[in-house]
Amino acid sequence: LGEVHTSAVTVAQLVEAENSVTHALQEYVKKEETRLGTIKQYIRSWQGGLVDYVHNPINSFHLLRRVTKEYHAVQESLHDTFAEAVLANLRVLRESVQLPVEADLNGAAYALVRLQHIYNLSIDDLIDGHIRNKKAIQMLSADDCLRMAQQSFNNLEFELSEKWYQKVVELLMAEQPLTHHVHLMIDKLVKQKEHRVMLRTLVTQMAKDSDDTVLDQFSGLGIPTSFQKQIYEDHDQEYVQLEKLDHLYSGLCRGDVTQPPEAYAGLKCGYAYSHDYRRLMPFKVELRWADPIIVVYHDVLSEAEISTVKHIASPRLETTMVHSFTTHQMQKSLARVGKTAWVQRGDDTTVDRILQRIEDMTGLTTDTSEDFHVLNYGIGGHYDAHVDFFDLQNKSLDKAPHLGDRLATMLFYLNDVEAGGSTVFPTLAVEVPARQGSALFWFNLERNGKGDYRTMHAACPVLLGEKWIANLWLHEFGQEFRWPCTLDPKD
Ligand SMILES: O=C(O)CCC(=O)C(=O)O
Ligand SMILES: [Fe+2]
Repeated sequence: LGEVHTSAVTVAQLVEAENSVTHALQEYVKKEETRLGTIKQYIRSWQGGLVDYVHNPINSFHLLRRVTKEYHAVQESLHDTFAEAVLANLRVLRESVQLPVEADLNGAAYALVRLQHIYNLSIDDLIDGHIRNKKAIQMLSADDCLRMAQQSFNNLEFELSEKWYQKVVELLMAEQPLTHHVHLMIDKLVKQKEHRVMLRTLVTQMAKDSDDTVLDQFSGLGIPTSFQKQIYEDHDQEYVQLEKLDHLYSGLCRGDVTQPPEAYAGLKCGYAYSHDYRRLMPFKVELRWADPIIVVYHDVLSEAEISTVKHIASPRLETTMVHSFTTHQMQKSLARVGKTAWVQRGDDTTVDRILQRIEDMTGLTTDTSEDFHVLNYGIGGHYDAHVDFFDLQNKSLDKAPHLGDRLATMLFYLNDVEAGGSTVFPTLAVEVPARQGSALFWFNLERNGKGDYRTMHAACPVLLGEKWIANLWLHEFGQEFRWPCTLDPKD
């Protein structure tokens, strides 16, 4: 898995480095042009047999000057290429940033395919470089499309992959002139289709035959729903469930699925006064769901606070890992594409102030919470549907999370996302747009401490722009009097 394409911060650093690289090359070209100018001038000024160099003393003088002094300059310029120095310079410039590798290019290609899928983008628009009202600097070539096709195939997105292969063939056929080489390529791609179909059948069958522990892993690894649906096609219940989830997730991300108006009945916006001084400056709260409680606080972080948090987090950003329930290890995953950093109490007074604010907002203690988990999502950055709790009552973890399960999540949005990037709760059909300074809060556990699977949520892929969030997971311990539990299994 590449580590550059996943985060807007790393890509921005790459842009800066590439600016310097291009500038250095420009300087190099200027020097080379001067150098070649000397040689060209030497060639141009030679008139050979047309001139009497032998009997005319001035011409004779010119000749001697030419073969001594001027030739010397040419010789110098043949020796003195600047390429070595430039190369060394470029190496330094490029080493100053984290360089993308092939895997990043593939990751970026797959991100495009995912965006195409979730946001219903047409292949032709993508090839032309159109996303919403934005135009890319270049169209996609047949070669680029081939990468999309191969990447989607590798990522088990078989149907989309075939569409891209089809496009590659179309683009190649339209090439003028249609060379022998291109003909061969088209033939090869068409013949390969059979193999692809075979491979696809084989892989699907293998997955169908594997046991549950393997299949369980799928949820955390970003295996596309289309593939999961194929595996479960004989299991009505799972199939319908997946189909529904997929439909709701992408529908909510696109804004095609919204809550029916009656779902809003009884939900309201208002001002919350938890502390006396908050009467002067109450929190703007919007209740988005009543059971389980999901609320959005508007304008709870200032621009200065946000910039401090980003400033602390930026140098600490690392490729996101997810916890695998099967191997109990942290692993890279296509299910969550972004970079994360931890920011803790004491890093800055701003952090402490925000923690205090969370206590004022929720009435819960942050003494037992985890550190702030800051996430920066880049191209296609997203997080597949998941729950935040560990479900301690049902799953035994080798290392039980300290201080109980994750009772509640407070998610701050640190910037506006140009397009995409909402947080969605598919089973409740709740979609919360990323708005700078607002915070999304919900309880992950039922009152009796059981994990509430209705809180399953996902981060829609970022379509345009980037996305920054800071999460705080509040744990059960310490909340006994603030959020008392019940022993009623139904509660
Ligand atoms: O980015 C989002 O909107 C959701 C992130 C999330 O669910 C998480 O980090 O657990
Ligand atoms: Fe989450």
